[in-house]
Amino acid sequence: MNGFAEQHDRAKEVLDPVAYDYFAGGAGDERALADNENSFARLALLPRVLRGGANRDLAVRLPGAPDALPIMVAPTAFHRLAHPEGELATARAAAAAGTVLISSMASTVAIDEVVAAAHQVRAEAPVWFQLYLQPDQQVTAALVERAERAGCSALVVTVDSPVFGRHERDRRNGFHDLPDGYAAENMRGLPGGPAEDTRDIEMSPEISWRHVESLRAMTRLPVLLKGILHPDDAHLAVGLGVDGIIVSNHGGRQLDATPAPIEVLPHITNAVGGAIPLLLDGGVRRGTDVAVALALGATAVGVGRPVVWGLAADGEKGVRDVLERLRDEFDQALALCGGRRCGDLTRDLVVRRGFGGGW
Ligand SMILES: Cc1cc2nc3c(=O)[nH]c(=O)nc-3n(C[C@H](O)[C@H](O)[C@H](O)COP(=O)(O)O)c2cc1C
Ligand SMILES: O=C(O)C(=O)c1ccccc1
Repeated sequence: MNGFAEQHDRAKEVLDPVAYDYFAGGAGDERALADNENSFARLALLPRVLRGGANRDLAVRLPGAPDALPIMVAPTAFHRLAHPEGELATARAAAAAGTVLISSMASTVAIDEVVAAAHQVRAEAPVWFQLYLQPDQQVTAALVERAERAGCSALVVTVDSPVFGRHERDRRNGFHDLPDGYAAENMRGLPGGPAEDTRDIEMSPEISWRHVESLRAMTRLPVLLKGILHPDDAHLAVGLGVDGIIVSNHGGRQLDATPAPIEVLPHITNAVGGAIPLLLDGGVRRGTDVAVALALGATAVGVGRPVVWGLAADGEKGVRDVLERLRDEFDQALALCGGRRCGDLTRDLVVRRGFGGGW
């Protein structure tokens, strides 16, 4: 375990073991999960010196977040299983730390309450809504409208889940759904759903690029696609006019045979050629990991499990501690690389560990 070991260990102590396994686990043999965390340790930074930059500025421009930190909260489900305040605590902490929150469609607090909690702390704090496109487009449209009305400033469509991943820990534990007393609150009152209860989130292999096109016609919000690993898909996404891509293997929870996102990022950067912002998540645990990702072409990174560990360990304060520590570490890493702005982190600063400058 890199970084945040203390939060992880505390979370493991306080969480119900079945909930802990849900948050911690990956698919199959958890190869992708392990590789995500190890991947950054295989890379190293070649710092530049004496560049004379004071007054660092960490801001980056993102769709629906014109003045953001390059560190964001990746969408993770079921926060009330980690802490009684659930996503309300996460939203307040993200707003306080100045990071964009990507709120999961499978949140245990409704999106309008999540956004309201963030905006109570900071009126302009950006919240993006993560969406699984539903086979019934009327359901998708209703979810989009809910996110718009709540005040979300972008949509993140997760495209790596035509079927649900094979979470072996959950199978062993018999964890297949939220326990009694918890619900996926965004799924209430949707077309064709039960009157008093929530509709199930459907993951469907019939979802295609056509559904993404229809989504574009449903909303004026920026649309980002999350879970792209193949450069040809990145190319298709640009052609369709999406506003950003999140390079991700879903924290190793979907296809276990995937490489670590940081390994494929340079290929995606080449394919996209700066046309749209690239984001990355998976295994980011240190400010230096953020610096490596930015140097290889990302505009920002998402953080998944460490946020959940902070939430379980100490609620809103725990999440804020995690995000602020990453921000401070990144600021320091930028300075140590001789950078003043995120754009100063360029590809020539990254080498493979044990391989020097590639001579
Ligand atoms: C417990 C858990 C729940 C998740 N739920 C969602 C989700 O609802 N929607 C989604 O797009 N990604 C989901 N993800 C994936 C994350 O957004 C992200 O891709 C991943 O966690 C990043 O890796 P990291 O945990 O190593 O930082 C989930 C991840 C975890 C660990
Ligand atoms: O657990 C997950 O990774 C995830 O993406 C998800 C999706 C739908 C419902 C709950 C979790």
